[in-house]
Amino acid sequence: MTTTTAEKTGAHTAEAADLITGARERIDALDDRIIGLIQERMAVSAVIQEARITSGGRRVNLSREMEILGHYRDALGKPGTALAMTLLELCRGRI
Ligand SMILES: O=C(O)C(=O)C[C@]1(C(=O)O)C=C[C@@H](O)C=C1
Repeated sequence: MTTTTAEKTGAHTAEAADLITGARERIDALDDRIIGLIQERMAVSAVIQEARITSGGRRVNLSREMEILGHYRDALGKPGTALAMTLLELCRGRI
């Protein structure tokens, strides 16, 4: 059975289906870039954590995490805080 473009997009006109298909391609490309940036952030964060642990310190630096949470909250509101918490978990693991 074949799925029509209209069914895939939920649009009720061909024009809307075309617009949605094009915009979804842009979203997929943006998501690929976001994932790449997150992976880059994880690598940089790992360098910092290793340096701190090797020097005798702890993996986690809570005052810095508060700064980051505030940065995301100021830019994106409450969901920004949740996003920053997820990013921090990806970068330093669960605490
Ligand atoms: O900035 C640091 O000191 C880091 O270790 C990086 C980072 C982060 O990923 O942003 C990770 C763990 C720390 O608890 C705080 C922040």
